[in-house]
Amino acid sequence: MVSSLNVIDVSGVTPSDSSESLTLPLTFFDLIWYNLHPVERVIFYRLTDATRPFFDSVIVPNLKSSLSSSLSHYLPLAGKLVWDSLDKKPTLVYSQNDAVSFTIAESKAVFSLLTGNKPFPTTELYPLVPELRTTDESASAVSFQVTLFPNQGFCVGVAAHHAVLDGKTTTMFLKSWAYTCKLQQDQTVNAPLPQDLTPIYDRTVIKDPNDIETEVMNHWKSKLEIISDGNVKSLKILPTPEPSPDVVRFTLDLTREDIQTLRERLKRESSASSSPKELRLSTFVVTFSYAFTCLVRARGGDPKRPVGYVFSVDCRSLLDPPIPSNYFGNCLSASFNMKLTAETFMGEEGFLNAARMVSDSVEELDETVAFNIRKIFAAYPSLPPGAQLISASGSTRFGVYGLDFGWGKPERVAIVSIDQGEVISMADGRDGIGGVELGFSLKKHEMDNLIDLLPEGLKI
Ligand SMILES: CC(C)(COP(=O)(O)OP(=O)(O)OC[C@H]1O[C@@H](n2cnc3c(N)ncnc32)[C@H](O)[C@@H]1OP(=O)(O)O)[C@@H](O)C(=O)NCCC(=O)NCCSC(=O)CC(=O)O
Repeated sequence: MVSSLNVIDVSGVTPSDSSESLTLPLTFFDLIWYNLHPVERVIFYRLTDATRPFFDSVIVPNLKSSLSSSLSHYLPLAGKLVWDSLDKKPTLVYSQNDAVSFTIAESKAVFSLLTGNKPFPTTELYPLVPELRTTDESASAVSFQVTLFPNQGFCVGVAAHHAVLDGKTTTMFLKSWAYTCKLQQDQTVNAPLPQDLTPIYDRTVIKDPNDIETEVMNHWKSKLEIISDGNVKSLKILPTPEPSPDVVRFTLDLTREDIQTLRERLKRESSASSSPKELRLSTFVVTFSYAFTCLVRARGGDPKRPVGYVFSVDCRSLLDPPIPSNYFGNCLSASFNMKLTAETFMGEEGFLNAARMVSDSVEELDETVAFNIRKIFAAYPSLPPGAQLISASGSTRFGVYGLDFGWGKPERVAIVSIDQGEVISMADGRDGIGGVELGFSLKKHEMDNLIDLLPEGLKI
């Protein structure tokens, strides 16, 4: 049974300075996502002082007023996606008085269970995530929920429309909100927002000489003609299967030393193999390859069964000319390898095989990365039934544990939406010194297998 939640209030937060309206076109990078499930995060803060009176009189008012100030720099987040009947594609529009949905709640769940390293039912996280309003006609950009766990802490739940912002922009906004909230508590007023947290809205930096946009729109049109009763201009999120009730979540905290152990092992095995080759053993390559290998093994089954991987690539620094890192929106492509077989990763050399492939996938990335979108659209429909396609959400580059609203760094940051497929959530570790956090969401029996397997490779 899911722990009960008491919703205290649902209101709208408007930008504190909102004299203008704003229209932002979507680029092909945004349009890839316009009917897909939002990205949902819950950021937990341990605070034993968090009584209901303190929550009502200090935490909530501070979070609300700083959200309002931050939205003034991020007006499109208070707006919504709309699709004018004369337009070829949806647009992001902010009009005066538009507001972000802000829910306040109190939970009876056990904080330490949700933030610890033991598996727990995934459904426990759902009440902490706000709903993102989407209809045929419009879709909110973001929504927030703040939930109190009396005398244990509180959490900030975020639902973000992926056609509006990618992980880089989402974390940039959250950092600017946290920065403003902390300043307010320190009573430092009128400090300007640092440049790296100030969004750039210039859409002309995204070039599309090969008209990927038309291909993306045609892809969605053909899908929606079948799914959406022919309403190809619907902005409703496509339904996703309900995760089965026996799905549990588990977080693995890898220290910098753990990652070094895995790296050394790969170096040793690679140089002793028949085809020694220098690998790109970045933190991402090492940890994603390890998680991928363990997930394939945890599933077991027919060694000949099809498996594959796909991971997002932030194109900002790869494109020529590069896109500013504070560009607001999406600038993601993906790298993938979908025609693999489980047995490649089940044996002694499984981890090395995975690392070789992921290393090659990263090494070959260059300014043509945006064209991968085309290849991805072509590859998905050809996936054989029952294929285990493993992907990554989040990134080890986002610094989510730096999100200090004035009550210290998060105890845990969970990406709830990894339930929408076989997704590994990735974040840089809470320690801030090179660790990595991997989040998994699997059926209980498979998670039991995974939890047995994960520590094996970490032994020296
Ligand atoms: C393609 C990649 C995954 C490949 O990673 P690499 O193997 O090259 O590793 P990397 O580029 O992260 O880092 C390589 C080395 O460069 C340094 N380095 C470079 N840029 C850095 C940065 N911004 N922050 C921290 N370190 C950085 C590090 O020291 C690292 O060393 P060392 O490795 O030794 O530490 C990555 O480049 C990338 O694009 N990551 C971002 C993906 C992303 O945006 N995902 C979110 C999708 S949106 C989503 O999922 C939803 C959401 O999150 O809301």
